[in-house]
Amino acid sequence: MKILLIGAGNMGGAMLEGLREYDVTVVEAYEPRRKELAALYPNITLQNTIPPLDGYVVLLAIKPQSLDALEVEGRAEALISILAGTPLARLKEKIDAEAYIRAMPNIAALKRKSVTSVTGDESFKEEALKILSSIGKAIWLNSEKELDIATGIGGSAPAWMALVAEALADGAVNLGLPRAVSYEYVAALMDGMGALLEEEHPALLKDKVMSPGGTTAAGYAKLEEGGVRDSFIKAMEACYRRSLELGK
Ligand SMILES: NC(=O)C1=CN([C@@H]2O[C@H](COP(=O)(O)OP(=O)(O)OC[C@H]3O[C@@H](n4cnc5c(N)ncnc54)[C@H](OP(=O)(O)O)[C@@H]3O)[C@@H](O)[C@H]2O)C=CC1
Ligand SMILES: O=C(O)[C@@H]1CCC=N1
Repeated sequence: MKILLIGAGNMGGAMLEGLREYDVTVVEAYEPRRKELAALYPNITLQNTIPPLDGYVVLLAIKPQSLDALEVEGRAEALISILAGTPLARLKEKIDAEAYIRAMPNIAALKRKSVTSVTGDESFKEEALKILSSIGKAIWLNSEKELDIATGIGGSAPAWMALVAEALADGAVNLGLPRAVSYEYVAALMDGMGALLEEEHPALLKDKVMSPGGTTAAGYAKLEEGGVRDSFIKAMEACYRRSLELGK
């Protein structure tokens, strides 16, 4: 299987970490980025122009706003698009392929720990899941609507978790803990939580930590006062709405 990655910026580039298992050709418009990738992945073919798509599984990783300007010829074996919000119907108008898939990875692909939402043509389902498993966990969803919803919890949430990590560290720094040590804590914390949540319901985990009249409950009350839960619910909704707007 030959993969053609079009656009190797933040996300396409992160996906290369897993995709390099395959025969990958990368088309990247921005020259400094090509140089950076050439140093990181000396065995991968990097170029500036898009070859005819025939015989390739095309992985499209440009910004949704760049799609209008994209010019391609030929018929791809399959198209996998990671463009936020952009529906399959719009991709079909622009790119000819035997099968069409939408995927929503996340930046943890850099560590091969993405959780990637996938939907589209059943005919390419197994192959798409296999390719996308090279960058982490791949979850098949039954509709584009579900994928647009999962764009929040899958694609965008790393930025929100980074905000949480930074805010926790800021709180510790505010009380006098050194910045570098605080970041060590948040990295270990996120890692530990990931492992625990594989096996435990979040509410049960919270109950185990929160002692009656203890420190956790005191902090928890402040988080509720600040509307943290409500903010996340609203962030998820804003993300979904923005996906729909991007698709128009
Ligand atoms: N960033 C993330 O965490 C995630 C992003 N996504 C999706 O991934 C896509 C890419 O996002 P991101 O990586 O952040 O964006 P970037 O801008 O970092 O990367 C896109 C790259 O594609 C290049 N490019 C644009 N047009 C072409 C073309 N015709 N041929 C070759 N290269 C081209 C751009 O070059 P130039 O700048 O010169 O135009 C740029 O370097 C988006 O559609 C986004 O919705 C999905 C999940 C997570
Ligand atoms: O912010 C964005 O639009 C992209 C899609 C998901 C993560 N980044």
